[in-house]
Amino acid sequence: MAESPEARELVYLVTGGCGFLGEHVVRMLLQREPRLLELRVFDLHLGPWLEELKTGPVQVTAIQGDVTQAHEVAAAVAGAHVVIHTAGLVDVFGRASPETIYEVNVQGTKNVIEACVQTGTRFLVYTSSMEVVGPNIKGHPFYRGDEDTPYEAAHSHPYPCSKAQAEQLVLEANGREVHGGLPLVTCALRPTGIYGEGHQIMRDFYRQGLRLGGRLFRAIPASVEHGRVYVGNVAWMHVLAARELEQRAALMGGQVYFCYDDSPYKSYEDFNMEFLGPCGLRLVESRLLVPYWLLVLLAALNALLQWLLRPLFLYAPLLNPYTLAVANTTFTVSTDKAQRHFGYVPLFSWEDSRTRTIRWVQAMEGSAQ
Ligand SMILES: NC(=O)c1ccc[n+]([C@@H]2O[C@H](COP(=O)([O-])OP(=O)(O)OC[C@H]3O[C@@H](n4cnc5c(N)ncnc54)[C@H](O)[C@@H]3O)[C@@H](O)[C@H]2O)c1
Ligand SMILES: CC(C)[C@@H](O)CC[C@@H](C)[C@H]1CC[C@H]2[C@@H]3[C@H](O)C=C4C[C@@H](O)CC[C@]4(C)[C@H]3CC[C@]12C
Repeated sequence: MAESPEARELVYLVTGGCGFLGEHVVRMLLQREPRLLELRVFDLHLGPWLEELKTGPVQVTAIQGDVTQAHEVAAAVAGAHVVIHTAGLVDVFGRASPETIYEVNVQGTKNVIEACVQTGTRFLVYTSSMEVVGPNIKGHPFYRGDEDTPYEAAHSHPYPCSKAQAEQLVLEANGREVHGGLPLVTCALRPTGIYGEGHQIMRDFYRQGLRLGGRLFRAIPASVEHGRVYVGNVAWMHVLAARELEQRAALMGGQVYFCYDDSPYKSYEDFNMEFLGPCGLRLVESRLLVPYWLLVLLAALNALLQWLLRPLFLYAPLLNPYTLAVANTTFTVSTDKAQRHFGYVPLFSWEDSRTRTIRWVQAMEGSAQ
C-alpha cells in the first residue's frame, strides 16, 4: 500500500475491476495512488481475492453490479471523483450474441457516462482497444503506427464495432456539464494485445500445448508483427492518466492514447512462445503441413460447427475466420503520446514483464515445468 503524507480524500470507481486488466488496475491503485480514500470495485462477478485487500488504509468497497443496468451504475458512481471504466465483453470467439456485446460494451458505457453527468463525477478514463482502429476488414497492415496515422478503420465484427462506438461516446462526452456545473473530462486508452498474469488466452494456448504433447503448431508467418503490451504497464497507464486528467484537462480531455511498452514486435504465436517456451512447449514449423488456405477452410468449418452445435452446447475454438484474419494481419504501434501528454513511462521493463509472465505460467496447475 502507498504510504504518503498526502491527504487521503479521493474516491475511485473501477468497473470490471475483477477482470484480467481490472484486477491489475485495482492493485496498482492501492500501491501507487496515495490520495485514495475509497476504492470501489464494480463487477458482474466479484473475485474472492478482494477480501484480502480490505486490510489496508484504503476502504475497498466491492459492488456486484451490471453496467447494463443504469440504476446500478448510478449508485456505484455517485460520490466518486474518478471512474476507470474497464468493464466489457471481450468476445471474438462467438460466445456471446452481437446484441449482448452491444448491450454491455456500448449501452454499458452510455450508462457510465450518464451516471457521471447526473452525479457530478468529473473524470472518466475508458479502456478502449487497438481494435477500434484495426486490423480492418480488408486486412490492411498497421505497421508501427501512432494515434495520428491515417488508417481505414472498417469493421464488421460485433466486438470492434462495439468498442469503436463506446470510445466515440466517451470522447464526445468530454466537456459535457456534470451535476454541479463543471465539465466532464474524458480520455480513452487503447491497449494492443495485453499479456501477463491472468491472461486467459495464454492459459488456453498453454493447455492446448500440454494436450498436444508439448507442441504448438505455427499457423501464422513469423513476419506478421502483432503489438503486445504487459498488463502491469497498461494498469499503470490507467492510474497515471486518471491522476493527471484533472491537472492536464485541456491537453488530455477527449484524447486517445495507445498503450505501449518495450515488449518486442513479434508474431502473436512467436511472442507467446517467449513465455510458453521456457515452460516446456515448442512451436512446430507446420506451415508446409498446414497451408494458409487449409487454415481458412478449418476456420470456416469451426464457424459452421459453432452455428450447428449452438442449440446443444457452445463450441468456441480459438481458430475462427475473425481470429485468423486478425492474427494474420500486422498491427503494431510506435508512439510516445502518453509520455508527451501525461508523463507515462512503462513501469515494467520487457525483461521484468517476461519473467513475471513466465512465473505465472509455471505456477499454473499441471505445469510442464
Ligand atoms: N485483453 C486484451 O488484450 C485487451 C486489449 C485491449 C483492450 N481490452 C479491453 O480491456 C477491458 C478489460 O478486458 P479484459 O481482457 O480484462 O477482459 P476480462 O473479461 O478479463 O474483464 C472484463 C471484466 O468486465 C466484467 N464485466 C463484463 N460484463 C459486465 C457487466 N455487464 N457489468 C459489469 N461488469 C462486467 C467481467 O466480469 C470482467 O471481470 C475491456 O474493455 C477490453 O475491451 C482488452
Ligand atoms: C489459431 C491461430 C490462428 C492463432 O494464432 C489465433 C490467435 C488469436 C486467438 C489471437 C491473435 C490476435 C488476438 C487479438 C489481439 O491480440 C487483440 C485483441 C484486442 C482486445 O481488445 C481483445 C482481444 C483481441 C481481440 C485478441 C484476441 C485473440 C487474438 C485474435
